[in-house]
Amino acid sequence: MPLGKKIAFLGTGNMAEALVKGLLRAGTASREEILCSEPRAERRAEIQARYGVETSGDNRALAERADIVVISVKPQIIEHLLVEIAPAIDHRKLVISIAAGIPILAIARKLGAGVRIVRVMPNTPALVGAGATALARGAHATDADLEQARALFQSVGTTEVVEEPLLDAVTGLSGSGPAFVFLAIEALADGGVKVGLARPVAMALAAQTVLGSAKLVLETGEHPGRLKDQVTSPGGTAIAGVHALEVGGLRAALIAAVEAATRRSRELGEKAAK
Ligand SMILES: NC(=O)C1=CN([C@@H]2O[C@H](COP(=O)(O)OP(=O)(O)OC[C@H]3O[C@@H](n4cnc5c(N)ncnc54)[C@H](O)[C@@H]3O)[C@@H](O)[C@H]2O)C=CC1
Ligand SMILES: O=C(O)[C@@H]1CCC=N1
Repeated sequence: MPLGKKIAFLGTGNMAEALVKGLLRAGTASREEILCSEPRAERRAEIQARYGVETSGDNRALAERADIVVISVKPQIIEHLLVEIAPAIDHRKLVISIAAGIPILAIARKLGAGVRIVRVMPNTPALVGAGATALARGAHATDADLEQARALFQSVGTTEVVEEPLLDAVTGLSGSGPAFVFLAIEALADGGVKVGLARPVAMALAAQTVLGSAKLVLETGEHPGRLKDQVTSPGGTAIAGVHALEVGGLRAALIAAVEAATRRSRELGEKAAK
């Protein structure tokens, strides 16, 4: 459903592009309603050519014209950006930050009292309408603001509302998780190649196996352990592979990956709070 709002993305890198493409694909915003700021001229040209949206190198000018301002620069440069756009932001605009680790308070401190902020952690599968996003509301954001932000991200995947302190954990799991899963898909395909499959066949089978297994979990609501039991016949092939994964420490490695990414998100936040 169209939101009917002008949305400015400040910083048009990987994540902003995933959202722009996803929003256009879903019809949540039209080309005329999306504004993208980006300092690199070649990147502006690329975004303009791909999506037909307006691009500019002027963060403040785009923020002034938008109803919803999405802060999508790297956490390391957010402070500079906030100082730059502060004069263009007042309580009439909704500010959505997708920056990993950066607390709402640190943003509010730079943008001014009373600013309506929703902090969000999306992920790149939003590009194909299969994102997983969690949102947390700032003190001055209204229920309607949260709903509007939620509608925006719901149009490119699923959404969960959490308390702000849990967003670091979300960043560790679903924000960073696609990287872990891509590694797994690549490795599964490597396994296929090792046992004789052509690379394109191995890649297609590996990716579809991950997609299908995730769908089975979501659509049946079954515990993944039970679904795993359905694949492992006594003395069969799957249990031989599962044993190899347990010896290799797959579970511990995945738990440690989520924990390490969560820790890093907290570190980024602590730096911003100083
Ligand atoms: N990539 C991902 O999977 C996810 C990223 N995020 C968050 O999204 C934000 C952006 O991440 P990515 O898109 O991966 O990074 P990126 O590096 O691809 O994009 C950042 C963009 O900001 C531009 N930029 C640099 N200085 C700027 C300035 N002063 N004003 C405006 N734009 C400027 C860069 O040229 C670049 O195109 C980060 O805060 C990250 O934590 C959140 C969820 C997932
Ligand atoms: O690596 C990062 O900082 C971003 C945040 C979540 C996923 N990628």
